[in-house]
Amino acid sequence: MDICVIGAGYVGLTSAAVLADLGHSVSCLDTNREKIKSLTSGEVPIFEPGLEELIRRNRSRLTFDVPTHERIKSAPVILIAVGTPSSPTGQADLTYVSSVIDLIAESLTTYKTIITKSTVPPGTNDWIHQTLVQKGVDPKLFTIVSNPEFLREGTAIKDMVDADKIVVGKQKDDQQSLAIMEEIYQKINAPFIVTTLSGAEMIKYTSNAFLATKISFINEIARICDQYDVNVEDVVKGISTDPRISPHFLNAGIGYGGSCFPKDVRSLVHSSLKKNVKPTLLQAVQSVNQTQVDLYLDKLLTVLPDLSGKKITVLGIAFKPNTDDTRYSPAVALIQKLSALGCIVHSYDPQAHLPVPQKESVTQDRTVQESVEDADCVVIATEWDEFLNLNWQDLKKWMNGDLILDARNCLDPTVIRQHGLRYLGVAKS
Ligand SMILES: NC(=O)c1ccc[n+]([C@@H]2O[C@H](COP(=O)([O-])OP(=O)(O)OC[C@H]3O[C@@H](n4cnc5c(N)ncnc54)[C@H](O)[C@@H]3O)[C@@H](O)[C@H]2O)c1
Ligand SMILES: O=c1ccn([C@@H]2O[C@H](COP(=O)(O)OP(=O)(O)O[C@H]3O[C@H](CO)[C@@H](O)[C@H](O)[C@H]3O)[C@@H](O)[C@H]2O)c(=O)[nH]1
Repeated sequence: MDICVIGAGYVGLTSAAVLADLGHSVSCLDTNREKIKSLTSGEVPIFEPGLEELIRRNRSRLTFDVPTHERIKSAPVILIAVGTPSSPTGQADLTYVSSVIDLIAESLTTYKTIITKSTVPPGTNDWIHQTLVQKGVDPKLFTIVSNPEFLREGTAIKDMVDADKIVVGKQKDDQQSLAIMEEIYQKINAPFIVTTLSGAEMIKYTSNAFLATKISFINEIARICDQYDVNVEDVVKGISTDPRISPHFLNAGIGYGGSCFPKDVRSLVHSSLKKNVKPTLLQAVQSVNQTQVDLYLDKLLTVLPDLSGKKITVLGIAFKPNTDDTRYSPAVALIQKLSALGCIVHSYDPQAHLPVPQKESVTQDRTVQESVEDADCVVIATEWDEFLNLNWQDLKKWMNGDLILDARNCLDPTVIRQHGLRYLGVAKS
């Protein structure tokens, strides 16, 4: 099948590569000319494990281009995967989706299945339908399908190929698109969850909101555990044998970040308020998460009360391991706060780059050794394997001080102490 994927970001590029690998002929379009240039020359502009190889392997079925009417016209299936960032009010900014719809409206001459993979608020796909009709497009020429994506950065390909479900939201009178969706995903062994357009939109937001709730829940429990000298990991171990709870997404730490949870919870809160439903729980989830970085800073201040002039090394810049994405990264927020407190901040990440303008007090180094040299404290802000497997003996030698702040609850305090270092964590000692 010929598929046109619009947007070559984490989702668009992964979708394009996976769909090509499933045997489809895919053109992947992006307005970012630099991105298209590097993709055309064989380079992958983001770090996502396995993606470069998957694209290389399927190069004969993949083309990259800027959006054009011709490209849209030539594919019977259009898959929208552009960004839907947060606007200042928390509402999802649909500017990019809107400009794609404008382009599609100008290019619709033969029947198209228009699939929205971008995460959009409830009602958006109905709005897309109405917009196309208002722009004079014959409703017989297209069908809108909502097909939200559930991949995680760092494991994007596996998540898409081994999906636990394929959510398909369709219009009531739509008799055609389910068969098309089944053909697209024929080789993926996952159950189809078929619902309405808004039903699919809500499934996506509910999934992210629930996972974010689990994280804020355990982070709040960790705050209580910390006061009673209880190890939160023991608590998680104790509750997670119950299959109703499960052990997943209960890692306490510096909080959730990334391009999805913060913006999608905000957007759901906005959608809720718009309909006069008070999102009490979702607001609490946000409130816990927004104060996690300060919680760890306060913890640090209990041991180093005067941070001014201290060299603090933050290991990890990305919002989680195995990605170069720094959007809403708690590590970046921590770096900014430490810098504002007058610390000399050094940081290192195996893939990510500091998005903040390099101030004199913030340096990104090229190796762990360079970064921790003479540090008074080392903070683990992203649990990359490289940091879990550090040689603590060497680290102790390189540092000036002896303090390790485990902001991801990912280290073994006994091992840290065995090497003559001090371990600091929340609900872990
Ligand atoms: N990143 C994830 O893990 C993830 C997972 C599931 C769903 N989502 C959702 O998928 C969508 C895309 O997310 P992402 O992380 O891939 O975003 P991204 O920012 O990495 O990529 C978006 C791409 O769209 C391009 N673009 C913008 N306007 C365009 C236009 N008019 N025509 C063509 N290209 C255009 C941008 O240049 C950019 O390359 C969002 O709605 C997001 O919420 C993301
Ligand atoms: O127990 C946990 C699990 C995660 N996190 C943090 O939560 C954030 C998000 O992590 P993760 O969900 O692994 O990454 P994403 O790539 O943002 O994926 C989420 O967001 C995507 C975009 O919508 C969805 O498709 C995925 O299903 C959903 O997991 C990161 O900062 C993690 O460090 C924790 O603090 N504790």
